[in-house]
Amino acid sequence: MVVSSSVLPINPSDHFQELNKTITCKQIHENYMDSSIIDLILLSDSSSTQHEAELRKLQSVLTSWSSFQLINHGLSSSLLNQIRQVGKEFFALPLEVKQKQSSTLDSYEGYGGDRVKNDRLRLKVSPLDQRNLKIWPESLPNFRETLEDYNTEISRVLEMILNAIAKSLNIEENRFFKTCGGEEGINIYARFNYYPPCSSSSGQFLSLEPHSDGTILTILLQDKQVEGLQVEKDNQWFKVPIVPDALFINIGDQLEIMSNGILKSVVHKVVISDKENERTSIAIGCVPHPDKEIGPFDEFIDRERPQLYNKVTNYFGVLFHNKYRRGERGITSVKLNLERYT
Ligand SMILES: O=C(O)CCC(=O)C(=O)O
Ligand SMILES: [Fe+2]
Repeated sequence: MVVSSSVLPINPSDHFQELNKTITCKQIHENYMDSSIIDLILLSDSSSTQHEAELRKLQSVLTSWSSFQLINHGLSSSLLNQIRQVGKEFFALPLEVKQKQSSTLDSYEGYGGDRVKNDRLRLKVSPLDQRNLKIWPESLPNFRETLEDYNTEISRVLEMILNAIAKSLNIEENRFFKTCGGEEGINIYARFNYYPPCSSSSGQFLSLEPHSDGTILTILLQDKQVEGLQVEKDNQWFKVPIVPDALFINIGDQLEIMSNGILKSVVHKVVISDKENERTSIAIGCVPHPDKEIGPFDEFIDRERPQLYNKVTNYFGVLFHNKYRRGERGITSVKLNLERYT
């Protein structure tokens, strides 16, 4: 079923017409990315004999792909199915009901779509007292409870992953988590995505333009059946396979900044070729508290590797979105001009 949608506050064709000025990828590559499966139990259990090896694997996968498939994360299949289900139920609502959740130009939250390419609903889920419950769909009985449960589980996973990444980079375990505001301070946004089946005669449709996320990292639950996500590596595109019940984790711009470029945010896009089935996904964007200053950690700066990024505050709310609206990458405005290192 194809769902009609509201008018996007920003014209999508303007939105991305300059995109290729900053995001270029020379070759279409139909290969899948390597199996980069990371096991959260092994990562977090330091008494396991495989713990060190899993940390090394994490480091290597992050260096090559800036993203990975997380298994053994502790979220039950039934919770994953429920969150997918409430997302699908939302997009199936009549347009005028969805529009009650409409996003406005001055707000990142709400419902928006561009009729042809994709629909999305963005909601701030954490901190709890900043939920804008007025725009949480109220006609769907399980929506709120399911998103709350999902958020609780995702927050747990977020802390564990950030700690494991810190450990894999040989810095204090809770360094990223604490710097970004910790449990009370880190902001969590849910973005429900809907992609209609491909109606293009070319057999493929670019449904979400290439971008990197302005987050620390993003935790994505892919559709169970319909693939479409692709990541860029070495100027080529690679398809992201569907790994049942895995969460796909990708590095966002703010981890690139904090790691002084040792980690890189990944450019990704969605290409739909399925002509019959819609695709949905749920992306959880994890963002530092807007008052926290984010900059390259001292641990990653030395004579060989000088500071490569400016310090920023509220990067997600201001710099990233100003650039994103114009189809450009926010990270370019934070990079210091030291070309040979970046
Ligand atoms: O739908 C997907 O697979 C990717 C979504 C995405 O990149 C995003 O919401 O930022
Ligand atoms: Fe994204």
